[in-house]
Parts: sequence; structure tokens; C-alpha cells
Amino acid sequence: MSETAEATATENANANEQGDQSGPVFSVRNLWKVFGPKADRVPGDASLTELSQSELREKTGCTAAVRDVSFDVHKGEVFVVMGLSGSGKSTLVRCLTRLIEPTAGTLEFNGDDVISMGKEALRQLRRHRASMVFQNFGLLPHRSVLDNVAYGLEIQGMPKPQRRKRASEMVAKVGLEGLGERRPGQLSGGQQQRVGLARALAVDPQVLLFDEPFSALDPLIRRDMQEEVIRLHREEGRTMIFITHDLSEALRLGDRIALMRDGEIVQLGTPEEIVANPADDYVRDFVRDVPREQVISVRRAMRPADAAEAETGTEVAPDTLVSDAIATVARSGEHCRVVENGRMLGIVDHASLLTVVAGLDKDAGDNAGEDAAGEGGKGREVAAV
Ligand SMILES: Nc1ncnc2c1ncn2[C@@H]1O[C@H](COP(=O)(O)OP(=O)(O)OP(=O)(O)O)[C@@H](O)[C@H]1O
Repeated sequence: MSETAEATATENANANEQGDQSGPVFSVRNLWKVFGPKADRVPGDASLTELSQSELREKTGCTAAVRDVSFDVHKGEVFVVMGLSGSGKSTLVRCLTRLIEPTAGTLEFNGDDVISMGKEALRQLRRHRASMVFQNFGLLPHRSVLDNVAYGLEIQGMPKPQRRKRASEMVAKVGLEGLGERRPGQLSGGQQQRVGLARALAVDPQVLLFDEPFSALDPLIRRDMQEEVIRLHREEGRTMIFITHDLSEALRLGDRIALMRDGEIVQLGTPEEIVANPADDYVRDFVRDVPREQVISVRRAMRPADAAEAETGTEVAPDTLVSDAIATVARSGEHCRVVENGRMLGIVDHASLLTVVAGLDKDAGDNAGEDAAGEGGKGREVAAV
């Protein structure tokens, strides 16, 4: 494709992006990726789809790395794909831009059918619209930091002065100012990760796809890079899809988390939804050690106020973390009122907040009457709010 044609294709892609702000960025329905002989027959054959992973392997020699998965990725969100090793995270995310060819299902990017895209449209998708940041950033060892960052722009055909300028901006953005002329080998692991990040950002994709980019880093640098991603996301609002097998990373970064097991999404929700209401024992096991009060908000801890309580107490917003409300209650010595847009939604006090910390909030919800009467805390006479 000529440079002009390629530029036009990019403009068209950008125009599409601008024209369709409301819908999901990625829309995935009934997606399958089966590896192995005659993989195509698996998704449509009920006698095979009902088999477990090991039964399927035994009977057909196939592995269903992604099994009938459906979800949307919304504009501007950090969508985390989490799960144990081998659960299908990388395969799923690679299917999104067809770095791995899906076996069945539908897949749209900003309303465009990705499955029917030809070679050139796919190249455009990967280069300009949804860029992948790999664990091993694949930096070019003999090029300077600046030239590494400019690499994607060079491929796009951007003239040298412009791409050097843009690369310098990106190098500064990820905190590597002054290191532009070094070679990757003269940088620490964390700095190399930043170069990879700057290179991905330089092409200004609508979506950044990260495949466990920080898993090889030591914990402090890892934390640093997570903060970097959060900062960039806050500043730019770019949509990000982030693979990790680390729950704390998922909770820190994710607006929503898709939890995978054996190729399926077993739960998809906000960190709070997943921690507060694990879908099954697998998810429960994952979130067992999470400090609940640092993820769950007072919306889930509140109870109706009685008449006397409705007029007193510090006001907190419904998305206030339980840990912050505990500090407020401890300081003031009285309950807090949960208020949204001037309307009181309920009350949290030491008893209701401790219920969350102890992990009893789900049980309390299931048999609130008995527990509340017995403990005298939740059993108080309440007024409707
Ligand atoms: N090219 C392939 N051929 C056959 N099976 C494959 C292939 N790639 C992946 N698989 C299998 O598909 C399943 C999912 O693998 P995938 O790499 O997507 O998992 P993952 O969750 O990303 O794992 P990890 O966290 O270890 O990277 C695994 O059982 C894996 O062995």
C-alpha cells in the first residue's frame, strides 16, 4: 500500500473511532479457539462442547483454549483478564486482533467485523487501533531508546523529524527524559519496560493490549510500573486490556475483571463485585486473602437509618471504601450517613462495617432477619429511607 493510501486508511479508521463513541470498543460473542486436529468441528458439536478440558483432549486431541466467551470492552476502561496459568488469557487477547485466528464466534472492533478483515485492514487494526505490548518488549538492541520508541512510527512512514519529536515526547511521558540516546542494554529492566510502553503509546492506538508486561519485574519496580499505567490511564483515558495472573495487580488496575478458568470466563465484574460476591469456589479461592475493606464500598455495608440517626453523623459518598469509613467512624465515634446527590441512602456504623471486614456481609444478606435480631445491631427498628 502506498503511503498516501495508508494515511487515508488511518484517517478512515480514526473517523470510524470518532463516529462511534457510544458503542463498545471490542464486542466479542461466542468466541472459541480450539487447538488441535480438526479443531473446527468442536464448537458446533454439542457432544464435544460439553466435555471437560481433559475429556476433550482424550477424545479428540484438541485443547479448547477459549470456550464460548462473550463480553464487551467499553471505551476508556481498563479491562483485566485474569486467571491461572493455562486458563486461556493470552489466547483470548491474541484472538482480539487475530494474532491467533479464532475457531468460531463473532468479533467487532468499533462496530467493524474483525473476522472478515483482510490482511491490510488487520495490519491497520494492529498498528494504529489496538497495539499489543508484550511481556518481552522486543526492543531492538542496537538502536537508541529514541529510535526504539520511534520504530512504530517509522513503520507507519512518518518522516524522521516528526517521529523523533513524537518519540521524545513519549520518552518524557514515561519518565525517561535524558536517556533517549542510550541503548536498551544500558537500561534497567524497569526502564526497558518504560521504553516498550513509550513505543506502544507513540502510535497513539485507541486500545493498548498488555500481555503480562510486568511479570518479570521485581515487586517494587512492578508497583512503579502499575502506578505508571494508572497515571497514563488517568491522563489519557485510553482503553486498556491487561492480562495478569496476579490478583492484586488486577484489583489495582482493573475497572472490570474477567476471571478465566479452562478457557471460560467464570466471572466478569468490578473488583468490588468479584470480591464481595465470588461466583464460585474457584473465584472465592482467588479472592480469599483480599482485604475486603479496601475493595468493598459502603454501598454494600449500609443499612436503613432509624429516625434518630437520620439527622446526625458524617456524610460519606456511596463509593467510599469501607476502610475509609472505618477511619471516619473511629474518629467521630458515631455512625456515617451514606448520601448521594443530597439523598440519604443509608447508615454505616461500626457493626455494619465490621461485618464486611469479617466477610459476613454476604451471609448477613442471605439471612438478615435471624442475624440482625440475634446481634441487636442490624435488628434495630428501622425507618425507610
Ligand atoms: N499453539 C498451541 N497449540 C496447542 N495448545 C495451545 C497452544 N497455545 C496455547 N495452548 C493451550 O491453550 C491453553 C491456554 O493457553 P494460554 O497461553 O492462552 O493460557 P494463559 O492463561 O495465557 O497461560 P499463562 O498465564 O501461562 O501465559 C493451554 O492449555 C495451552 O497449553
